[in-house]
Amino acid sequence: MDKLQITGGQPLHGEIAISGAKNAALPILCAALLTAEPVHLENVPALNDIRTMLRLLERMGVKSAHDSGNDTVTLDAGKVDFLEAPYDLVKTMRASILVLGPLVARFGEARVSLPGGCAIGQRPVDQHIKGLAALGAEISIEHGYVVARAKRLKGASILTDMVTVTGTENLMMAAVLAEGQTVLENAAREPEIVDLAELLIEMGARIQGHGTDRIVIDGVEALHGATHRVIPDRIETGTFLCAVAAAGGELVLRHAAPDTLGAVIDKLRDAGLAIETGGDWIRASMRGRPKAVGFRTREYPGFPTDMQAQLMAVNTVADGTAVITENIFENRYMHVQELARMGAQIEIDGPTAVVTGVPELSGATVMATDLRASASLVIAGLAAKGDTIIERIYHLDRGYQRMESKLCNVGARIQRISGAGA
Ligand SMILES: CC(=O)N[C@H]1[C@@H](OP(=O)(O)OP(=O)(O)OC[C@H]2O[C@@H](n3ccc(=O)[nH]c3=O)[C@H](O)[C@@H]2O)O[C@H](CO)[C@@H](O)[C@@H]1O
Ligand SMILES: C=C(OP(=O)(O)O)C(=O)O
Repeated sequence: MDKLQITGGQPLHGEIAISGAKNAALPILCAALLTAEPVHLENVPALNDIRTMLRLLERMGVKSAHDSGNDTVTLDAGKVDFLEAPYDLVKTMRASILVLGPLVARFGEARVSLPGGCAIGQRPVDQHIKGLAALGAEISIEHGYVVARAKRLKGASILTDMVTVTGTENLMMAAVLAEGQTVLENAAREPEIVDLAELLIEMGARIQGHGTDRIVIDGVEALHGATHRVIPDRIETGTFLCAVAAAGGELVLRHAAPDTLGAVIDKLRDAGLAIETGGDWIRASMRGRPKAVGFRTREYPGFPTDMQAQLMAVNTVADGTAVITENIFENRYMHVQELARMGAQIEIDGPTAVVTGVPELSGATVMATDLRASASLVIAGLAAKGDTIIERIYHLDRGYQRMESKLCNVGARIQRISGAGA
C-alpha cells in the first residue's frame, strides 16, 4: 500500500488545473446504460473510482475506450448481456448503486449488490428502493443483492424522506425511460445533479426543474447517443483552497467552476483567504495565520460535507476556536484522531466538533480512513512542522487525480512511497 511523505512548512505558489468532477462523472458513466448508441464524455478524471466504474460497466457488456491522456471516455452499451453489479466491484465503491435505475429502466431487470462497508455512516439505499418501487418495479433483497424487475416503469410522484444525491440521480435515470410523468419532490440540487440532467437532455430526455428541489421528468421511449463535458470538481477545488489557506502562499486554480463553491468561498474569506474569481478561475492568497471559522454541513447550496474535513484541517492551525457541525453523515469525524496525533486540539460531542487552533502542528505518522479524511491529513501535513507520513492513501487515489504531483508543482514537498517499499 502506498504512503505519502510530506515535509511541511512550504508555502504554495503557482497554478493548478482542476480535473473533472468525480461525483458528476460517476452517474454520467452509468447514464450510458440508458442508450444503445455511443456516449462520448470529456473531462473525465483519471481516478480509481472511475476505473472501478468502467470495470463494472465492462462486466455488463458495455464497450469503453478511456483515453486518460486527454480525459475522454467513449461508452457503447449497444450489447449489454449481464444485468448484474457483483459484490466484488460494488464493495469498493458505493456509487455502483447508480447502475440500478438505468438497468431497470432500459432492460426491465437488475441485480445489484447492496453497497458494503460504512466508512462515514450507515448510508442505506432505502430511498432508491422506495422510489423505484413507486415507479412500479418489483423489488426484493436476495442474498445481499437488490433485485428489481419491471416490464416498463411508470411515472409517479416521489417524495424522498431526506435529500439524497445518488438517490435523486438513480430515480432521475430510471424515470427518463418510464411511461408518463415523474415528479421528484425534495430532490437534491447539487451541481452534479444538474450536470447529469444536462447529459440526459442531450440524449433526448425531457427533464425540467433540475437544480431545484422539484424535478419533473416526462418519460420517452428511447434515448440516443450524445457528447458531454463533465463539470469541474468543486471538492478538489475547495481542497486546494484549504491547502493554501493552511500552508500560505498564492494559488491560481484553472478550469474551475467558482459559481458552484459559494459556501466554501464565503467561509474561506472569513478565514482570511483573499479570493478573486473569474468565469473559470480562482486566485487565492494567504498571508499569516488563518482565523477560526465555524460552519455546519448542509445539502447544496449549503456547506458541503465533502469539504468538512479539509476546512477542519485549516481550523486546527487557525487563530481562535471554531464550532463545526456535521449534519449529513453520522460518522464523518474519523480524521479527528489522526489530526490529534499531529497536535490538533479537537473535542467531539455527537455531531459537533470544537476545534481550538494551535500555532503549529507537528508532523507524525497518520492513517487515512476515507477520501476526504485523507485530504485533510494532506492539508495538515503541508502546514505542519517536520515530516508527516500518511498511510493507506488508496482512499485519496479514489477521488483525487495526481494530488501530490499537482501540489509538488506549486512548491509542496511530497513524496509517494510506493507499495513495495511502504
Ligand atoms: C458518489 C457521490 O456523489 N457521493 C456523494 C453523495 O453520496 P450519497 O448520494 O451516498 O449521499 P446521500 O445524499 O444519499 O446521503 C445523504 C444522507 O441521506 C442518507 N440516506 C441516503 C439515501 C438513502 O436511501 N437513505 C438514507 O438514509 C445517508 O445515509 C446520508 O445520511 O452525496 C453525499 C452528500 O453530499 C456526498 O458526501 C458524497 O460524496
Ligand atoms: C464520500 C464521497 O464519495 P462516495 O460517496 O463515493 O463514498 C466523497 O466523494 O467524498
